[in-house]
Amino acid sequence: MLEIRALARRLGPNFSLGPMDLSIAPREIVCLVGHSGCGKSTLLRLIAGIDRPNSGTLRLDGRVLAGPGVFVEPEQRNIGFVFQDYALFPHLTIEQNVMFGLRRWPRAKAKERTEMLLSLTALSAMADRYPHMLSGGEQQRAALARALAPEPAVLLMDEPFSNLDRDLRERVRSDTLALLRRTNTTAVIVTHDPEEALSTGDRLVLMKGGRIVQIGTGRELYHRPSDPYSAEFFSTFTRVPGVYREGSVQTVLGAFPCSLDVPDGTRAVAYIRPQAVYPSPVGTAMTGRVRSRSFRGEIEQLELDVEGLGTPLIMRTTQHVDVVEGKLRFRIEEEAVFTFAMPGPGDQ
Ligand SMILES: Nc1ncnc2c1ncn2[C@@H]1O[C@H](COP(=O)(O)OP(=O)(O)OP(=O)(O)O)[C@@H](O)[C@H]1O
Repeated sequence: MLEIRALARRLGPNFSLGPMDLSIAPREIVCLVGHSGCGKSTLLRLIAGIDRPNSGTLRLDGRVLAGPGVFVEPEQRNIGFVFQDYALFPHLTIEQNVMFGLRRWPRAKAKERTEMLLSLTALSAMADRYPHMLSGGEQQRAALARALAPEPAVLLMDEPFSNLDRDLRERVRSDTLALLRRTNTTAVIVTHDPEEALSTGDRLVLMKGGRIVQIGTGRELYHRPSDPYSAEFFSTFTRVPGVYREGSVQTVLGAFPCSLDVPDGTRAVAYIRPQAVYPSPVGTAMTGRVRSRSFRGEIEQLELDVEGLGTPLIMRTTQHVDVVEGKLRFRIEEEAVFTFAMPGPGDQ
């Protein structure tokens, strides 16, 4: 329904977005995620029509919104926008804010829709208040109600939860998602928070330097990262250098079976998630010297010095940890280790 084809935008001498392709299906909630400056807001602005692409095409339900010789103004796009700071009109009441986008609707219908949205966002009792008389969470809901009022085909949200306290954020997020589902809204939500992205969208679009690195569900990106950047964006890892040979990456912590599309002898790295390291007091386990240990309630994190490994191996476990004379025996769950080739100039 929302189709982005070879869309590109240059901004100054140091940044360019795309060219990129992305399709968003009706009722889908997509999360754009990436570190600050990767181009998330730029992409959102191009979709909204606040900015113009240098090339490429943007279509909504088959209609070209931006493309060679075509540019549809933002107010003609039927696309809603929730800004990071909510941008509510300070001199209008909450009800007037929500009704603002319905100026051309018949009055009775506009009033009915406003009441419905105020009720859905639990703001009916605050309809006559002004924005400054609302808490941050209430203002966020008012901004959401205002953006949804004109029945946009797509709703864009730029860091919509980042101004909220940590405790409140989770609740507002799940309420927002429930409302988007209930109103069958197609939404594109920007965040720089990995955990928020994993728990928010049907699909995530991970961006870096104006490009898309990987698209997939939260589980796909977390469990099958396509490259080191994807892996490290969502998780902590210990990086263990090695060499790819005979179908495995061979390291000081053992050989991790994999199939990399590089010749034998190529340098590679095994990414070991802390949860993949677990205590194993018996058998042929490896031994590490405990460098630090911190109990965090549900889990305990340890850093282990292992002979031949330049960096400490991080372990997170829910199990009882038996440290004997400063040493711990451990194993690594092979399936939870990711391997990537790191070809350098000296490799064949
Ligand atoms: N008008 C402009 N002129 C020149 N460069 C710009 C302009 N607007 C943005 N940029 C640059 O484009 C890059 C992408 O900016 P953008 O705001 O899209 O990133 P972002 O991923 O949304 O970051 P954040 O999470 O910090 O909001 C940044 O390097 C920024 O400095």
